[in-house]
Parts: sequence; structure tokens; C-alpha cells
Amino acid sequence: MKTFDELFIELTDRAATRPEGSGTVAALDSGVHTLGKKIIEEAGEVWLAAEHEPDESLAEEISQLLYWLQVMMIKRGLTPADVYKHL
Ligand SMILES: N=c1c2ncn([C@@H]3O[C@H](COP(=O)(O)OP(=O)(O)OP(=O)(O)O)[C@@H](O)[C@H]3O)c2ncn1[C@@H]1O[C@H](COP(=O)(O)O)[C@@H](O)[C@H]1O
Repeated sequence: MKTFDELFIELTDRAATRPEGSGTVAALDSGVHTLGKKIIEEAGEVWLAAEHEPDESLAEEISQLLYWLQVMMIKRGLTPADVYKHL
């Protein structure tokens, strides 16, 4: 288990070190347009899970949406602090 901030640190390291086989590296290389579509897809899965799936499935879908939002943040050079200041 990891927190939002711990995942962000891990993904930032992936972006910097670009280890072979990293899905995050491939995702970053796919570009903002592709990442945007992935975020829409994952958001839709969250919606469907909230309507039709048990809590555990919903939690998993939300975790995947958070992952893709973090990938977009890193792609665009945003940090959690940039987001938190709007909360
Ligand atoms: N938390 C995640 C995470 N959440 C979601 N995903 C990706 O998002 C996809 C979502 O799954 P779906 O079932 O919705 O989609 P799918 O159809 O199975 O997958 P696609 O064919 O669309 O890629 C997963 O297949 C992963 O590619 C994640 N990929 C990686 N992480 C974590 O990120 C860290 C770095 O990972 P790597 O860069 O791969 O080393 C590790 O701690 C991982 O656990």
C-alpha cells in the first residue's frame, strides 16, 4: 500500500531514470493527448463502478484514475503542491 504522495515520488523517479519495462515511461512517452483519453476512460470506469460494483472494485478504479492523473501531472511538470494549493 502507498499514499498519493508516495506514488508521485515513485512515478517521478520512473520519469527520471526511465527503467526498461516501466508502463509509466511508456505512458509518458505516449503524450498528453493519449493520457487525456486514458483519464477519460478511467473516469468512466469509476462512474460505472460507483453505479454497479462493490466498494472494493470502486476503490480500485479510483486508484487507477489517481495513477493516470499523476502521470498527466508529471507529463506537464506539475507537483502535488501545485494541485493542493487549489484544495
Ligand atoms: N498504480 C499503478 C497503476 N494504476 C493503473 N495503472 C495502469 O493503468 C491500467 C489500468 O487498467 P485497466 O484495467 O483500466 O486497463 P487495461 O485495459 O487492463 O489496461 P490498458 O490495456 O488500457 O493499458 C493498468 O493496466 C496499468 O497499465 C497503473 N500502473 C502502474 N501503477 C504503479 O505505478 C508504479 C510504477 O509502475 P511502472 O512504471 O509500470 O513500473 C508501480 O508502483 C505500479 O504499481
